[in-house]
Amino acid sequence: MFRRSPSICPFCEASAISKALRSQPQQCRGAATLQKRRPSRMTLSPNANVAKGPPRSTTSEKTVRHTRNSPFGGMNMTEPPRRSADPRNRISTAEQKRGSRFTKASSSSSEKDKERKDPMRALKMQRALANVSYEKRGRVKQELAEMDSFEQFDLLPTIKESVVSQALGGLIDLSPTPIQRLAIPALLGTEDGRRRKRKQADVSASKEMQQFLLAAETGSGKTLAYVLPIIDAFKRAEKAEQEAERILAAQQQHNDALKKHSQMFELEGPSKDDPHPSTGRPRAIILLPTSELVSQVGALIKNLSHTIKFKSAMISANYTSTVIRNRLFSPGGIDIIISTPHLLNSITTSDPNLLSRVTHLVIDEADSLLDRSFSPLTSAIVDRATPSLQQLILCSATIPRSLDTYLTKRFPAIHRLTTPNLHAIPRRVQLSVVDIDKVPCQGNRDLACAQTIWDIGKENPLEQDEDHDSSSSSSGGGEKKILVFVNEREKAGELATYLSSKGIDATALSRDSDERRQAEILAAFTGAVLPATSQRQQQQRDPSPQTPPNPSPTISPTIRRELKATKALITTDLHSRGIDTLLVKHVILYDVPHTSIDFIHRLGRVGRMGRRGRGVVLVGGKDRRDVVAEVRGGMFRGQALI
Ligand SMILES: Nc1ncnc2c1ncn2[C@@H]1O[C@H](COP(=O)(O)OP(=O)(O)OP(=O)(O)O)[C@@H](O)[C@H]1O
Repeated sequence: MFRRSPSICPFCEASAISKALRSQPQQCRGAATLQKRRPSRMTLSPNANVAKGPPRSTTSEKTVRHTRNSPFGGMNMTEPPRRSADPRNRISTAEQKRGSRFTKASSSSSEKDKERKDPMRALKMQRALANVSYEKRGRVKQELAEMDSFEQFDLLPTIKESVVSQALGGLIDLSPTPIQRLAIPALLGTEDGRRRKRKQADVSASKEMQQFLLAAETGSGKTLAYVLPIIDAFKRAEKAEQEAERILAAQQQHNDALKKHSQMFELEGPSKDDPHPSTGRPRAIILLPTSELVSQVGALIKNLSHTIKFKSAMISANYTSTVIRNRLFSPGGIDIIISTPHLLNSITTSDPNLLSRVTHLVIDEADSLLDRSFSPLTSAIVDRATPSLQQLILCSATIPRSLDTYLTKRFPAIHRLTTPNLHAIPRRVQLSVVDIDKVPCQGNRDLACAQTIWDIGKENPLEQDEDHDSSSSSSGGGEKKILVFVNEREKAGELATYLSSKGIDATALSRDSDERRQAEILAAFTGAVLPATSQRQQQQRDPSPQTPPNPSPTISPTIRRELKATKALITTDLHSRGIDTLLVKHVILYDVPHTSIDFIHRLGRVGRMGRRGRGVVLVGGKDRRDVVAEVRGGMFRGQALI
């Protein structure tokens, strides 16, 4: 139903979700506007590639550039600065924010020309993302082409075997993803995947902390890209330590034999009952912003630990303080801790010794964990761990300009590993637009959302599974899973109630939701298998698991029909990051996201690891249609957003 057809314009196509909207194609104002604006397909914008340098200009234009004294001086001065130099086009900041100017169709032909030349004109006004030049992207692409097997990496044999059996559920024909090809050799310190550039001992000896930023598109396997080299590093370190201990023990035994009769009072060596030296002193720490992500990454690492043999512990607000203490100070020792910054910061404030042996620290979802709200906590942990730290690894699907600036100041030597498709939403994800102002919704966004969910739910399952994606249909029990993103968390519960009144199985998930239930609700959308123990704990804590987490939606007595085999989860930006929603094929953007960063993360919940996905954005009179059109255009061209 969403498939693009040459005879249907993108707006009509989107409106096809609603039969009523589809019946009035002649009224499609969006289509008319888009037709005027849309650049010729399959051509990359010359302006997007700053590596090519500024376009050739006339003498007068040059004069404007050289004399211009603005914050944009010397930057990518293409259309926006020139346009603002024209008094007729000058707009106030307030106007820019309101976007009123951009909701109107362009009037002059020169404006149309500019739009044609610059398909990301509206997004340029926001400029949320850091620029990665197309020259660099091209260079990285060439470098990665030759690496197509995990065998090529200088990982321990047991780790390579565990990738298939433990991490990727026995997938066949496995090949590393671009970020894995890029990051694994870099973190291992190998040149070409075979030869170790520096011997492990040299790396341990050098006190200088290495810093890396791993940035790659959503759902591209960033977690394994950092997890495998870290495990490799501490397994090698462990082996070296064991060897040193063995030599020491042999010496001790020899000395003991010599002194046996001469010394009556000698200090005893370590007893078998002494705790393991790594008790409460892990080698690696992984920080994630939410408990759900702690569970997700913790489950992957736990799987790997069964065959590679190491100790991991996930700690988050989901666990009681006794459980957390037992995990951290287990007499058997601990190698990796997976935690949220809040919890780890509070523990290490009272017990800084916990970080005394950490050699690897990962800040996953770095754009969140280094933003204003998280940064003080995250930075405090980095500072405390720095004395022993060998590698600091930051990981993110987006590099916002704020993060870019922060890294330049705080970690100027950071090694940036960015993939060729960073900031691009995969072309296998289709984005449709529903105009909520049209009949029958007439401005009622809730109704448009309900209508869209009904249309998806009623869609032919064969058509939906046209990409033969077995994981999404089989493991999901044939049920369609839809994620709905709202901008305000208060709206999540309200919308869930409304959708339930329309016969839709809808649940709201936000910061206000009961923490203990979140993992269970999300598991239905990720396909994650919850550990048996936590289910038991759950039942002990909550004797009535059937009780919904949110105030029960009031089901209207007028319901006549219910949408079968379809589940909707209403959430905010909180769950747009990192959650591996493999069972989800549809994302509805109830509100137009504030920035291109939000577009990337929210739409990134579908189309993961080569799968197809569909997004539907609800657009009303006050929304930035131009931004939506530009995001769609960028997706169509496979171009990075800005
Ligand atoms: N080489 C691979 N081949 C096939 N599947 C893989 C490979 N590496 C990872 N995966 C799978 O891809 C999915 C997404 O991986 P992951 O969650 O690490 O993505 P991500 O890049 O961190 O995404 P996000 O930016 O949304 O956090 C997971 O289900 C993982 O098992």
